Amino acid sequence: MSGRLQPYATQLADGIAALGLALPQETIDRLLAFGELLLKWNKVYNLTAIRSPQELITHHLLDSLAVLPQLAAVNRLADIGSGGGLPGVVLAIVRPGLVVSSIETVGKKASFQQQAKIELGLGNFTVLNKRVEQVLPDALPGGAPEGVISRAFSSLADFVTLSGHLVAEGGALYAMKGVDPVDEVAALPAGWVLAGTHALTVPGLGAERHLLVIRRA
Ligand SMILES: C[S@@+](CC[C@H](N)C(=O)[O-])C[C@H]1O[C@@H](n2cnc3c(N)ncnc32)[C@H](O)[C@@H]1O
Repeated sequence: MSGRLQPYATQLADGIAALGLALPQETIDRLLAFGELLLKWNKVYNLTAIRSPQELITHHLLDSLAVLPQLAAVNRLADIGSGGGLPGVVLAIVRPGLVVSSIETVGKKASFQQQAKIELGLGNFTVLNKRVEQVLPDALPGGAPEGVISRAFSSLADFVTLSGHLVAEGGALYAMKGVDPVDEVAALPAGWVLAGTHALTVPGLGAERHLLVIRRA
């Protein structure tokens, strides 16, 4: 494989090891291939503000991978407001048994994800070009997912209000956040409670990351 990310392949492999994950080389190569697609098509599809290959590894690939241990019990996952496919495409690459539905309202971003699905051969990944509030659980492969995740999508209250109807009974919403958003937790709508806050360390990122788990009360 060659490309702009290749000089940083070791950084990705080291970061994956630092996260405590053991991934086959073939999977790491597919992560790099997805990163190359993001870099290649960013200008056309306006996918991310990040343009440097090194930051793409830390802020997109490793940041998405850092939530993996918390999703161990999830078999079907929906990613809301997924933009260029983050974290959904990354999670679909590393867990081929995870059924991932990605919901993105902007057509060109959804088109990019569809192209990435084809180029990377992601049979477990489906993209829906829709607003999440207009998606019914039955429209997702396998029905209501046990996990509904988002990164940089909205406030916790809006995430729950717009996406809560998708979560299977007993399932949870997972919000990827920077600094622990205590004010947003206090503003959660009635009927939903914080089930846990996990501080995450993303190798090489140098900023706070938290994963908040929200369940029905
Ligand atoms: C700041 S971007 C984050 C993208 C990606 N999750 C990431 O972390 O790089 C938020 C995305 O949410 C999408 N979005 C906003 N409202 C939405 C809605 N109601 N339903 C689905 N997607 C929505 C936007 O089009 C945008 O791509």
